[in-house]
Amino acid sequence: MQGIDFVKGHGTENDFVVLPDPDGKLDLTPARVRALCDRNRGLGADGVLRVVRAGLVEDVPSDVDPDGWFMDYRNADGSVAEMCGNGVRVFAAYLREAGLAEAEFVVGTRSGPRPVVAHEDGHVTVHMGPVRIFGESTATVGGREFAGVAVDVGNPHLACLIEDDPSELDLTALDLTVPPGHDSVFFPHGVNVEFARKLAPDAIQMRVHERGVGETRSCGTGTVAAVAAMLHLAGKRTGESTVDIPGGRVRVGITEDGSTLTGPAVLVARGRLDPVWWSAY
Ligand SMILES: N[C@@H](CCC[C@H](N)C(=O)O)C(=O)O
Repeated sequence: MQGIDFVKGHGTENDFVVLPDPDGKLDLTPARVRALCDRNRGLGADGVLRVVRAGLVEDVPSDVDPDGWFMDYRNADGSVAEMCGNGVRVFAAYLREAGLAEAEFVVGTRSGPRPVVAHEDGHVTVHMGPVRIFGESTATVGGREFAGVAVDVGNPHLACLIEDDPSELDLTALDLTVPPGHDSVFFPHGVNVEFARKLAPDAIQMRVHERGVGETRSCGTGTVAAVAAMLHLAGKRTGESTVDIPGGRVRVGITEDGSTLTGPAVLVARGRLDPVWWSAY
């Protein structure tokens, strides 16, 4: 066995190991995902993006083209998630760089087809699909309860907006080294939790604790959820905002029937996994 090619990349410092697997031959077990993402015994990443033809994957939504590229996304803990906004941008950058896609194409995901536009400046716009507000709930951090809006961006989010109390404005003080408490009946499959505050009418700042990962430097679907929640609380259905996360800045647009996410996608390194290391997991 020759080893397995990989690419390492990030989108606003939400980092991924990209595994090209056009013929669907890789046996990507949860143990291998955990090892790859481990920052000591593996390459280190928030998640893995397997690049495979959609027709070779089970349980792909019926509206995804079987001949198109499919982003098989896994969280660092080995779990499967429906969608990853930063991941789609990195996935698109990989396909462009490999000469496998035009500047505009569609990425298949477990949440459905996601059209992308790769811009000359290295940014990528992803059409993130419809955003659905499905109620309100709370998150608990360090014994304090935060009200949040439940948002479905293909994956589940609880976006907590901290606006009114100046003593709560310091997002950096929140301890996200442990998962925020949440209502596991309301979110039976777990939840990504965002904490955001408004900087200006069209600018917010955000931190996130991701299901299956922990605190990350950015979460694309989370930024969309936070902007949708901010608009919802202001009684609006559409709008645009920048979102500053620890790893950089993205721009989010919410329309009547969809949403967009624009931000950078960076390919950092290419290499080959040692087959002995791979087979040990
Ligand atoms: N980082 C991602 C979201 C990845 C999936 C998430 N952790 C989940 O389990 O739903 C993004 O950029 O959207």
